[in-house]
Amino acid sequence: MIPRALTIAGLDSGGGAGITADLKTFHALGVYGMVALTAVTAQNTLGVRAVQEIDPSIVEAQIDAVAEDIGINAAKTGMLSSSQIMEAAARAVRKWGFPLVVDPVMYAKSGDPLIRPEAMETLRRVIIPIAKVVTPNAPEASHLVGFRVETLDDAKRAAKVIAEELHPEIVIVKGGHLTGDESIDIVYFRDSGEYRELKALRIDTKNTHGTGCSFSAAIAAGLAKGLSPWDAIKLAKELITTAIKYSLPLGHGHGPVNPMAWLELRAYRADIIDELNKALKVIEDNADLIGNYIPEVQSNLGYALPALYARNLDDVAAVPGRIVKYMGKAKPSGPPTFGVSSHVANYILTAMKHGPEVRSAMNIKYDNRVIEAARELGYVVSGYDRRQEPPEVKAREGASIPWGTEQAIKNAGRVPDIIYHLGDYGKEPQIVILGQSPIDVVNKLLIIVKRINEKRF
Ligand SMILES: Nc1ncnc2c1ncn2[C@@H]1O[C@H](COP(=O)(O)OP(=O)(O)OP(=O)(O)O)[C@@H](O)[C@H]1O
Ligand SMILES: Cc1ncc(CO)c(N)n1
Repeated sequence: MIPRALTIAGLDSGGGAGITADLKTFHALGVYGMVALTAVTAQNTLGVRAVQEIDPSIVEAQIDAVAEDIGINAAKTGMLSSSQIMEAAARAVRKWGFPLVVDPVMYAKSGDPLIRPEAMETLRRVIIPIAKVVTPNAPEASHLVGFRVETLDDAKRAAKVIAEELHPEIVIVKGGHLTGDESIDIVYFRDSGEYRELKALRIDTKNTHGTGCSFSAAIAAGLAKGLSPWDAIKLAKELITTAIKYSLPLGHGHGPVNPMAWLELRAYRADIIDELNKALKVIEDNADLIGNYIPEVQSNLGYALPALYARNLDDVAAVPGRIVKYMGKAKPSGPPTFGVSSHVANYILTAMKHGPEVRSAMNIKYDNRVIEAARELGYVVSGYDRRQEPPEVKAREGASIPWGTEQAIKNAGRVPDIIYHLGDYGKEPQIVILGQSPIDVVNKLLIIVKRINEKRF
């Protein structure tokens, strides 16, 4: 049976935090998500404009409805703005007995309050004591303990105070608001008195709207799946780090984190291997035709992750051992794999900076007939001259192809279908066919090759 998790939280109309972040996170981790809505906020990446609380009896009724029928393996709370909503949620949690992760939400990233001042005491007295895990950020921890939390030592002290005074099983004081090269969260286990740390490199971005929501939802998802609390917490740290790394530059303030990155990266990687395999099959079906166009350095066909995810050579798949010429025929020498080609990958990554949809490329032997036929067919063809490569570019390992690709794009005024260069001392001339997918690239190659062959007769 699919694990089921519930979020008891508010709606962020901007889609970055609150229940939308929670549902994305649950589903990214393979957990069925349910909602008990506590408030509607009119909110975007810049701030909160208006709040409408849900009647506390309706909050409780939502929890009862799903618990009775569907079943709840674990839950989290987010925005609980009033004492009455907190009391209602706590009643339902005690009634059904599921493990609870409490994100003690007080302010949005914009600084706008999401809790009534008079409810702060209820959060301490009623909600945090029923938590298995509570996840304050540094300012929230400061409010709970009454001293400033600005260093890791403060965070450690605060975690222990919260555990001992308010009695949740595990306290995580999050490090997103602290400084340093790493974002370090302090985890404190009340019963054993043990501290552990969660560390990740701090990512330089302002798009961190919804980090706390996704992090606590991921812990709840892990618990719903039956993981131990520590395994659920480690999984949540991995998910949130990925979600921040691939956060979305939307709106004019703090853009949303991207919990779907967890799923999308895996899905796109599998899809890219499938699409490359399909195109390699077409190459094998036309091995005779294409064999004539394999250069001395051999060919390769690469395909990159979508622009949001394509950061470096590891994000481009190609054929390990390249596409070789064997007995006159084109032959892929191994199954497509990520991170195995720097040559075509460099063409693709540079082209994507100017045309993000151009995610695939194949290099072939230089042949003037290819250039002519491509031009006749209406393809955009652009070249660069390797002899004009500045010495400082030549000196930098791996800089030649990006430089040449930039030149060719500048010369064409757009990302061309074909880029060529005529070589240099010790460098074979080369043609690179670019396209949106490997099939697109191989089709262009076949159309050109067939055109050349037709002209011979
Ligand atoms: N820039 C960053 N780079 C890496 N990790 C980060 C960064 N910012 C936050 N984190 C991590 O994200 C998680 C959430 O922490 P954070 O302190 O941002 O929560 P929050 O302030 O409650 O978020 P929000 O209020 O937006 O929901 C923690 O694991 C934290 O270490
Ligand atoms: C609805 C809602 N819940 C939580 C947060 C905390 O980020 C937010 N900004 N909005």
